[in-house]
Amino acid sequence: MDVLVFGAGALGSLVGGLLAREHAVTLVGRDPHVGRIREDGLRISGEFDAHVGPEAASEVDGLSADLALVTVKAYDTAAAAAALSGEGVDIDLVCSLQNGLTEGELRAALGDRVLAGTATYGAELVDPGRVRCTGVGRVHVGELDGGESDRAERVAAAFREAGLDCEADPGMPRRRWEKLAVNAGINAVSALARVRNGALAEPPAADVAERATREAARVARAEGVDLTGGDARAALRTVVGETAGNRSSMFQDVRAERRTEVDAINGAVVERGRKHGLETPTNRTLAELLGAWETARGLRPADGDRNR
Ligand SMILES: NC(=O)C1=CN([C@@H]2O[C@H](COP(=O)(O)OP(=O)(O)OC[C@H]3O[C@@H](n4cnc5c(N)ncnc54)[C@H](OP(=O)(O)O)[C@@H]3O)[C@@H](O)[C@H]2O)C=CC1
Ligand SMILES: CC(C)(CO)C(=O)C(=O)O
Repeated sequence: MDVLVFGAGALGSLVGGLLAREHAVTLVGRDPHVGRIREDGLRISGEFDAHVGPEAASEVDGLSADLALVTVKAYDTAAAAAALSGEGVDIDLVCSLQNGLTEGELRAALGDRVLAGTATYGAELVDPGRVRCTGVGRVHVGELDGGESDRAERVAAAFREAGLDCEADPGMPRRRWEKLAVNAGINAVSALARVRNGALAEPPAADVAERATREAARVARAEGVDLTGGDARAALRTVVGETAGNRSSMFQDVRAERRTEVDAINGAVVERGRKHGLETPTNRTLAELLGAWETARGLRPADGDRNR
């Protein structure tokens, strides 16, 4: 399979690099990472030890692929959608592995070529040309609206050929919402309280996290997804326990003074809830507080547009 990875940062370089062991892969990212990969290949350390030689580029013009994986941060989704739907690029299928609800934006630009995806691998970019796998997880792919899918099965088989743990899932709407509900509970709370995930097992942080997760599950049900508040809270407790020693990605972003994905996680819960006439006060407060911090640090686009 010819695979293009749009957004060769931590996750994109890890997944793309592992896929390059078996498939023709082009990583689309930024210099100096892209330049180093061209000169010396990509080194993968941590849970894997590999040195691979994918193609690397800074632009998509002139590229074609059977599958494009979208691995930019959620706030860069509009740019990814615009690039991948441009005239100079020829892509059959697109699959996001991002956190947050981004597929709608991709589908608006790219139509029914878009599959939903989730990834629970852990990745860190350590240096240009070097990525570390900090946790072996699993990738799930499937149709945005759910259901059996030959094309998702083909993608999952291609991932497995390259040694990645990957399944096609006919229940992606529920899987996406459960992941969103867990991220809505953990990420912003841990970032604002400056605590590792394990601290969310105890009150009062656990209560705030559970309220955010329960609100997300209520919105999911309004969207027609079969996710009970009890199931979502059980998933939250499981992930808090399994990742107790982790700093969530949002806590890491705040520590590094980087923009966060709060709009695509807690903000998305608020926006979708509003469409159904549902109040989501905990998610709204979390999104507003992190938004205020991002604004004060000059991390948001000046015009206030959520997508830069
Ligand atoms: N890292 C992880 O372990 C996991 C991450 N995820 C999700 O995956 C997504 C990506 O996360 P992560 O890999 O950590 O993020 P990174 O910031 O490391 O990677 C994104 C990369 O895309 C680049 N990029 C953005 N826009 C463009 C563009 N127009 N052209 C070329 N390159 C571009 C960024 O460059 P620049 O920074 O210069 O803009 C950056 O290098 C997020 O949604 C995250 O939540 C999910 C599971 C695990
Ligand atoms: C599962 C969890 C909360 C692990 O830290 C995560 O996805 C993140 O940090 O973004």
